[in-house]
Amino acid sequence: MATIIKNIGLLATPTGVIAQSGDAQGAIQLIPDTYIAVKDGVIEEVGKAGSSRDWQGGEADTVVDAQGLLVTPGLVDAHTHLLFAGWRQRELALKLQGMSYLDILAQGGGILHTVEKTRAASLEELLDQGMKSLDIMLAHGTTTCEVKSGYGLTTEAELKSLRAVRQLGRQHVVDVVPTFMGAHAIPVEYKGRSTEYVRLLCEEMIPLVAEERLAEFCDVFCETGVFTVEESREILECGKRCGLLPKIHAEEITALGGAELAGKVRATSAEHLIHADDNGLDAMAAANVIAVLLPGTSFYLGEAFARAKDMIDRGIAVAVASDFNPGSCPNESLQIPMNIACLKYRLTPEQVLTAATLNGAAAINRSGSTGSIELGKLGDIVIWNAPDLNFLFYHWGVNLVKTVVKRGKRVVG
Ligand SMILES: N=CN[C@@H](CCC(=O)O)C(=O)O
Ligand SMILES: [Zn+2]
Repeated sequence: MATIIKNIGLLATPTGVIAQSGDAQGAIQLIPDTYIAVKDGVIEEVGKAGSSRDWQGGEADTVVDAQGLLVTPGLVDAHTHLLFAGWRQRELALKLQGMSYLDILAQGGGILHTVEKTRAASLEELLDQGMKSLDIMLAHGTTTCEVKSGYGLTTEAELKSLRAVRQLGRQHVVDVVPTFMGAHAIPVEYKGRSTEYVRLLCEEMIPLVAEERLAEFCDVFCETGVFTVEESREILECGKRCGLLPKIHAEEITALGGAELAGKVRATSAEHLIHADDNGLDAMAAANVIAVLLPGTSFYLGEAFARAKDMIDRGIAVAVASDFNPGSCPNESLQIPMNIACLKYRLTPEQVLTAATLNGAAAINRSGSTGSIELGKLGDIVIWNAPDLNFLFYHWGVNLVKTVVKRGKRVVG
């Protein structure tokens, strides 16, 4: 099965199989007038010395004409909470009245509202909702995404959620990477008894998740009123012993020390980092922790924006993800966070492209197989209704995807 994408006006891609940081984050490859050949789902050829954008080769099952437009790798969304029942539009009015995200949570709303609905939903209902969100993501250019559990918060409901995530990965064309996040909130029945809930996580949930191979990562919401730094450490260390790589929601709303903990437990990534201080960033840089930044959430919560430029200057690889969830960022498109990253973090289009492709892939352990357009990687490719990379960051708020090719197959447009 061969697919040719011909007549590419400009191919923009980061390169490599590991996360890029410092100057390398913005040093992407820009190839004008070229074509890509994908065979059996894998990139086999990217133009040829002296060749034109019009492919001159032999047999192909499918020829996709890029019409002189911009082509990039498929987007990799390294942070989503897409598996849930229980949208929270009713909280919009509370937000507008000035109620904070953590206050809504403390009163049993927020994540806990979604938990109530998710517990009551069947696996099939969760799967159905998840498939719809993945369809939207794909239509907006995402070809690989991470999905966290964390709206179940009982052994049964967390296993149900992760089994639904596994089903999603089998049924949907988007590649899905599962993360266990039983430590997303303290469930109501454990209010004031977090130590007991941490014990349940460590003694029951994590071992069962690992035994059934339902997740690759273990994530914790390290936040005031949720899990302390010590509790987070205990959960992440337990996950590590069971073979789950650590991730951590750190310094999202308050500065607690989660970034430093990420360095200490050698987490694959730390997420949010809005209030990360120098100590935290130094610890992350020393341990090669990837910063997964979520600018859509800063925007939606009215929070500050993370110090993305500073992180890159310190040698921390920065990824940008959607954080799609029903509360702090109800939006599946990665394009809008990319736009915000450019305009609010003041990252260059080149740095953001790396953040939303190769570095996102590295944050979920997939940078060996996707995240850039290079020989041997998956044929995950987006053709944009844009003549060049700047246009993607300039014409914002609309879906600029023209065509998505996943593993060599045209799946959108
Ligand atoms: N902060 C914790 N988790 C999500 C929000 C989940 C929710 O509000 O439902 C986040 O990353 O923003
Ligand atoms: Zn999150």
